Amino acid sequence: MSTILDKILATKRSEVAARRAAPAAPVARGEPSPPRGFKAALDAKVAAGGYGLIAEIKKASPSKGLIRADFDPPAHASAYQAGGAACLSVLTDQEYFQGHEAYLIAARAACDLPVIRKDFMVDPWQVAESRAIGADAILIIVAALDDGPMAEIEAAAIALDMDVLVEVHDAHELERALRLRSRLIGVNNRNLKTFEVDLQKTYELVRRAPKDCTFVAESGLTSRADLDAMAEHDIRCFLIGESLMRQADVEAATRALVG
Ligand SMILES: O=P(O)(O)OC[C@@H](O)[C@@H](O)c1c[nH]c2ccccc12
Repeated sequence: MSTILDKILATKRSEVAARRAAPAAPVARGEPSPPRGFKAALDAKVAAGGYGLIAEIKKASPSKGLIRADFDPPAHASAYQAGGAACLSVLTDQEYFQGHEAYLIAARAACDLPVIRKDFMVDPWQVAESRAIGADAILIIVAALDDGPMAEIEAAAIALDMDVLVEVHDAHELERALRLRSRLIGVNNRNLKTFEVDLQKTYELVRRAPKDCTFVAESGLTSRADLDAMAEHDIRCFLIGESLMRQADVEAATRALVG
């Protein structure tokens, strides 16, 4: 059975092939500003006794459809920063998430936070493109890649001084992730096959991760109580999109979570 992830990856491969063939793609060229430390920003919040929040700029998703009608990346970026987020995540996939590179460029210009490009990496070429639009970090989804290409994509990011968030769903993927160099690991509580969210997954996997890893719980988190429950298990970094994007006052909602 083909899953949503299989579908997204197939679309992404043909998209990348088309972009590579047409270097005049609508991507801002020129010198991007130097990378802002993404993992360092999370670690600094935690060292100061707080939570490291990666706040996501997300217009829509395959499971929820349109999430925010008055979508405004620069306004959301400055609200997230003012509310106490450590980092931003910006969806750039167009086909399934209604994202765009232009949203990342505009969001990053509107704040001082490090930004991860949230997209589906299938080719090291996309890493250079990500840096060219200003991204400070990329996402590697272990379920989407074999070990060889996964290591190549990571190496391309490290060569550009970018951080890599390595996303896993189970113990086997975590083992594969730990053979990479990055020590920034995310557990996606959302099953990409069924879209179901199970926060228990994070609790299970954090016990198997070495202590020197920065560990991020991703998806389905909605309240301060969710974060405090995770903190009992020593998890202090979070990636949150939908529940923040649905609030009228994004800054106040961010502050209520991590302020
Ligand atoms: O909107 P939520 O439930 O707070 O989840 C955010 C983030 O974890 C989710 O958008 C995400 C995690 N990994 C991904 C990979 C691709 C696309 C999206 C994602």
